[in-house]
Amino acid sequence: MAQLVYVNNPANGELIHTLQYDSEEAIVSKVESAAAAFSSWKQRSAHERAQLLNSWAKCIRENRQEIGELITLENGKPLPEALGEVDYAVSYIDWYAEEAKRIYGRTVPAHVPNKRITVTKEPIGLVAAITPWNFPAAMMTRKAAPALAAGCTFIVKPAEETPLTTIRLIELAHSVGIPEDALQYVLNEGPIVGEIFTSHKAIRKITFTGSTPVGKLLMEQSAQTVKHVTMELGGHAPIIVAKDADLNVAVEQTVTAKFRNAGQTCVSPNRLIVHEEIAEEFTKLLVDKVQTLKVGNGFDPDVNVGPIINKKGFIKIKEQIEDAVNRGATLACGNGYDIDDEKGYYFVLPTVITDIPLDAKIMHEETFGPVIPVVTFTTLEEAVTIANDSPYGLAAYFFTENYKDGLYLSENLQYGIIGWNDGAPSGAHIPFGGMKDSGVGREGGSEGIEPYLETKYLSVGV
Ligand SMILES: NC(=O)c1ccc[n+]([C@@H]2O[C@H](COP(=O)([O-])OP(=O)(O)OC[C@H]3O[C@@H](n4cnc5c(N)ncnc54)[C@H](O)[C@@H]3O)[C@@H](O)[C@H]2O)c1
Ligand SMILES: O=C[C@H](O)CS(=O)(=O)O
Repeated sequence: MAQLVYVNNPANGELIHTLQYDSEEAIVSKVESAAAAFSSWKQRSAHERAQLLNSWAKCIRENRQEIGELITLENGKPLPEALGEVDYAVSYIDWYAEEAKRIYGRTVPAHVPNKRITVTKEPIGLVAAITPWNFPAAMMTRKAAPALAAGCTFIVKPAEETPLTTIRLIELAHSVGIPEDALQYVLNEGPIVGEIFTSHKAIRKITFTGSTPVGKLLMEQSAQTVKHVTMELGGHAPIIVAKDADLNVAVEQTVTAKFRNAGQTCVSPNRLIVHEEIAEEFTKLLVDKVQTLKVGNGFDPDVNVGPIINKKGFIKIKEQIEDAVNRGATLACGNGYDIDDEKGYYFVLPTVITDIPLDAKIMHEETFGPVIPVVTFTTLEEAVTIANDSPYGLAAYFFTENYKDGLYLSENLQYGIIGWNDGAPSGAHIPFGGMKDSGVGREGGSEGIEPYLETKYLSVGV
């Protein structure tokens, strides 16, 4: 009897839907049908693939409200954010529908007169993806769109917490003519699917978005069949607020970046590093703004911050707060929970922590919640040292009006994404990704289709 997966609403613990896991045999069968579909899908012209992607984007837009509500139901984020995620997810399809038509080769001047050399780009083959729950739409299309645009076929395992959005998006893709075998999903637990995906020879690439420990495991497992990998992993973003920063902009952008998705984003600020001379003024402005945020069910139009996805995530946040307090930190605001273990929902009040030592857990472990610690600095060099003291290198932010200081910071922060007076730097047209333990590869931008292509050259003797 196949195992059932229960999809619950994280805002109240209520059962939304019951799905049946695929058996391991069924997963292998789906992998093999997706591999078999590769030869016909790659034969489609780039313009036909682009047209199908544009039809998919149009269809998603026509169903924007339904998909947004599905995201809020299974992820918990406020509906306006969920609708924004639908728009963000579609923007990747829009972008790669165009990039499909710009996969260029080139000729290379021969080193001897009797040769002609051309370089071409070919689709890599069947791509297998594993995605997280925090952006169930965008993290899937950010992979499926470039893969299909390049001529690859694609199979994805969504997170157990949020399968419904991915299923619905793929149903819409099939409804506009993207072949069912070319774009598929499988349902089962991560370790089971990961083992099959990383070991099956028909899969040429693994693309993963999720935690760093799982990413490292998938990289190890993929080595046995020499698969290409793209890894979009954990983060621990610092925000540096310089002495000359526009404090209103800094507070506004910090709140935007920090409390989006209840802080459950990979680019969410995890540390505020503020110049000592403006720290008191900045922190007061920040606390005043944070205390206006309303926590609750994402369908409530007044709610700004939804629930934590599950008990595991809640416990990690609570432990980080308790560790900070045990080390003498001050809770400037927040530090409240609304939980019901029996029903299965977990809310954390937006929390600002001050007087915190640099070796506190929250200063080094990804929080993935609506909590932020504030530490101070004297010189920019000290701020950069604190900011770079992390195994992660995904996103970093800073606020200064000084051109030279901004250049210094942008050139010395070891992060793949830098926001300068900008708390929302992401976009489909920009290469998103990190350094160090934050992963390998980029998604979005012109760079984002390269991981789905093999480079080949032809040398002709004439
Ligand atoms: N860099 C990015 O773009 C990005 C985006 C979103 C989330 N994330 C990161 O993801 C993490 C939060 O998401 P999460 O808690 O769902 O991460 P997670 O790693 O626990 O799960 C992500 C996906 O991996 C699957 N999985 C879990 N264990 C697995 C295994 N052993 N083998 C194969 N698959 C497995 C899960 O089922 C899920 O589908 C955070 O660290 C966050 O920073 C990164
Ligand atoms: O959490 C991960 C997302 O990639 C963040 S963003 O919406 O792309 O900025």
